[in-house]
Formats: sequence, structure tokens, C-alpha cells
Amino acid sequence: MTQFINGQWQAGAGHSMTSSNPANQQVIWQGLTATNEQVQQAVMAAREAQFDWFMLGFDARVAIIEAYKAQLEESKGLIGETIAQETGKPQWETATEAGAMIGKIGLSISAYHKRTGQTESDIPAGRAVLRHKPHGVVAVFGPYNFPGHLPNGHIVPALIAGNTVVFKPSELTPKVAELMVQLWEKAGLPKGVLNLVQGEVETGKALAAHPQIDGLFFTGSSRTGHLLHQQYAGEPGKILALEMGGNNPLIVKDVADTQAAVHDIIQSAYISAGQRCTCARRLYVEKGAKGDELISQLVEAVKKIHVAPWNATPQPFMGSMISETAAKGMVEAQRNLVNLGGTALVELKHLEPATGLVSPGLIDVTQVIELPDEEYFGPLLQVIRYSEFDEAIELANNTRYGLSAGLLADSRDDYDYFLARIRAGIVNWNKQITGASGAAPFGGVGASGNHRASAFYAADYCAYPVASVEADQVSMPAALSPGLSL
Ligand SMILES: NC(=O)C1=CN([C@@H]2O[C@H](COP(=O)(O)OP(=O)(O)OC[C@H]3O[C@@H](n4cnc5c(N)ncnc54)[C@H](O)[C@@H]3O)[C@@H](O)[C@H]2O)C=CC1
Ligand SMILES: O=C(O)CCC(=O)N[C@@H](CCC(=O)O)C(=O)O
Repeated sequence: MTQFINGQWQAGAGHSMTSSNPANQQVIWQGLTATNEQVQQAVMAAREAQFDWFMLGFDARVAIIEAYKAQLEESKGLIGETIAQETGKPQWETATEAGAMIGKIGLSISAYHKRTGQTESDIPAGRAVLRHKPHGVVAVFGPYNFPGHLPNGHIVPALIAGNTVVFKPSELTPKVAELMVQLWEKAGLPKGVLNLVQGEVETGKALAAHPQIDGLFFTGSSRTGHLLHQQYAGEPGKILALEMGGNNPLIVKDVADTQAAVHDIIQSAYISAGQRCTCARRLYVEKGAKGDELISQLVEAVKKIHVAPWNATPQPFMGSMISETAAKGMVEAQRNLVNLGGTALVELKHLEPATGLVSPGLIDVTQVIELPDEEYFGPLLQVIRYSEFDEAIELANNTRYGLSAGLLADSRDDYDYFLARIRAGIVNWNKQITGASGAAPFGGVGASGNHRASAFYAADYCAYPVASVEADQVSMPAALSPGLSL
């Protein structure tokens, strides 16, 4: 039973789909995809349930969402293990993803009040009331790299606001999605409020194209996000929130503690085997002896990064990438950069055939004239040597993306200058550029997003404001407008 439609689990009526552990190819989930007819049923179930869900009222909705939180807490270990098995990420890391899912509940309730909610003020003619209403039925699309936390970051605020949801997870992580929906079911969510349709791109297309969708909240690649943006052109009545990838720069300038800088670089570029949208892809290091020393320490540290399957003891820093295909894609990306004139400082290697296990790579691309503005979604960091800070900032900004960026420098003045000039939605100083806080907005500019930041600002795209001027009864004004007599 792979689809959850109108409160019932049912088998897909489409074709066969499997999900396997990318570290050993063991099949961990098997089922049939949803057909267009099942997508239609899911959307109509969400439509049917929406008004009652909204009319239940905020407190009653939140009570169910708190019950879901209790389910998450009870199943925290299982969630972490399922994510690790399906994505290949190490267990220490997926435990933090399960924790972030739990933390999302309190943050989303607080964000609802702070960003939306209801306010009233007295005005001469009565009172002005600001309320927020849900859009209606929203589709949530999830990526594979955070299969629990990131869809959860759309679903929870959407439900708090009174929307109903049709969730289409990544085809690479159906098992995590199924577990999440089972926990909502146990929490007592009324039928039709959250529906799950599993499948590949065709299922996504059917859902995105459904005329009864009022909004679409997407986290995934820039390529797919751009397709959806084109598809929603000419539909101003629908809300589209796009959280997409990046080609994120990190600049190092005059740091006293080189070892600490190396640590921040590694946490920025290689966590989750480089499969975070916030990961550093380009590292700018000053030319000269100090820069050479930093690079040589970085090379040694990258060579020592422990890579192993998700459940290995001791735990590795990097687990497997999501698939063998993804691993091969990174080897191909490295080959392409070498062909363009790059020099591998640490070669990224596919460690075992038929798995997603790769070693981290570091490549000097200073000599590459036309550096591709691509998001290589894996553990491959490109190094560019610069002469002047201005040059480094200009190169860092030379991207169509604008998600995260960072500066490692001991001078506050340097940071203020960088902050004023860099174009990105997440800008950090002397901190890794991954691991953004859910208590802050999360989103990028350029090809990284459409100015609908998620995380704490997700509340904004989950509801629309309704401004009212109200009085308890109809009454005559103190004076009539010129030219009127009654
Ligand atoms: N900005 C952010 O918050 C984040 C962005 N990402 C980005 O996500 C990407 C990795 O995730 P993927 O799963 O590979 O993304 P993806 O774009 O391949 O897939 C995302 C979802 O869209 C669906 N989909 C794919 N093509 C579609 C189409 N034509 N119409 C409708 N639906 C379609 C997929 O089935 C999946 O459910 C990276 O680029 C990463 O940077 C990942 C996490 C956070
Ligand atoms: O959504 C939130 O609560 C905060 C954003 C977040 O968790 N970002 C993570 C993962 C994003 C990704 O998939 O790359 C991060 O910044 O590391």
C-alpha cells in the first residue's frame, strides 16, 4: 500500500518503483506508482477536506499537530534509521534531521503568530482587523537529501494555516515519506487533510498541472524549479514557493587560526557528502604563502575524511551519496573540470561499484577560463586563488544562483564590506555555511529561489492576508460626503 488518499492506504495503480540502500543496493521499499487518476483522487480528497479543516479552528489544528510531534518524538530512532538507510547519510547526521523535524513544530507555531496570525486595532469608524486565510489545497514536493525535514518544513506550516496537502516526495526516498504519513495518521489527522502520492517525474507533472491546486511548495533542483515556474506563468492566483540549489562561494581572507578555517571549510563543503543546497562549491583563497599553507592543511584534512556506510562503527563523517548514478555524476563533473584546465588536489573517487560511496574531492580551477556555473551536488570543492579581496567578491558573485555565501576572516571591516556586496540569502561570517537555523528565514535569490523564503518565513507563503474594517452595526457617518443627501 503505497498511496495515502482520503485517509486510506491503497496500492498504486501505476508501474513498479523501488528504493534501495545506496551503500549496498539492498531493496528497502517496493511499490507501484500513483496513476493520474490517483493523483486526481488525492487532490479532490484534499479539496473536500479543506473547508472543515480550516473551520476546525487554529487551536484544534494545533492540537493534532502537537500529537504528530509526540509521534515524531516516540519514533525518533526509527526516523533517523530509515533516513540513513534510504539516503546513505550516517546515523549521527540523520538523528539531527529527526530532531529538526521535531523542532519544526514549535517554530512553525511561533512563526504563524509572528508572521501571520490575527491583529486588531481601533480606528475612528470601527476597528481594523487583519486575519490570514489558507490558500486551499497545496502540493508539496520534496527532495531526496533531507527527505524528512524539508517536506516537513512545508507540510507543518501549511496545515497550521488551514491548508490541506497533497505530498509528492522524491522517488528516491518513498520509505521516509511513507513513515512520515503513517505518523500523521497515528496523530489523528482527519481524512483527506494530508494525502501522499508516490511516483516519479510523471506523478509530479500530473500533480503540478492539476487545476484544483491553489499552491505548490517545492524544494529541489533549480532545473525542476524553473520548469515549474514556467508552468505557473500566467497563473497569478496560485502561490508558488521555490527552494532550489546554489553554487555557493566561501572566501578565506586573513585568518589567524588556519586549522579552524579548515574545519569550517570541511563542514561547509563535505557534510552530507556535499548533498546540501547550502554546501560550499567554490572556495576563494588568497595567493601567496599563507594561502598555500591553508590549502596544504586542507588537502591533508580532506584526505583524512572518513567515508563509510551509514551504520558503520565508528561512524564516518561522510556516508554514501544517494545513488550510484549520483556518484558517477560527480566523477564525470570532476573529469569535465580537469578537461577545462583544473588540477585535482585530492581526487574524488568512486569507492565501490554499484554504490553511492565516493571519497571527497578538491580541485584547483584557478586556470579554468570559463568555469561552469553549475551546482555539482556532491563532495567536490573547487578552489580559486585570488589576488585582491574585491576580485574574490566579484568572482563569488559571478553566478546565476544566490543561496548561501560565507567569509572566513578575522576583520569585522572585511565582513561588513563582504556583507554589503555579496548577493545571497544566507551570508555567514566565520561559521560554516551549512546548517541554517529554522528560526530564521531560509531562501536564496537569483536561480536559487523566487523570493518565497522558507523555514521561519514559510508561514508567509502558507496564508494570504485579509484586511477588514468592521463595526458591530451599520450606522450613519457624522457628516455626509458633499453632494449627498439622504
Ligand atoms: N533551497 C533549498 O531549500 C534546497 C534545495 N535543494 C536542492 O534540491 C536538489 C536535490 O534534490 P532532487 O530531489 O534531486 O531535486 P529534483 O528537482 O530532481 O526533484 C524534486 C522533486 O520534484 C519532482 N520532479 C522532478 N521533475 C519534475 C517535473 N518536471 N514536474 C514536477 N515534479 C518534478 C521530483 O520527483 C521530486 O519530488 C539540489 O539541487 C539541491 O540544491 C535541496 C534541499 C534544500
Ligand atoms: O528549513 C529549515 O528549518 C532551515 C533550513 C535548513 O535546515 N537547511 C539545511 C539543509 C538545507 C539543504 O538541504 O541543503 C542546511 O542549511 O544545512
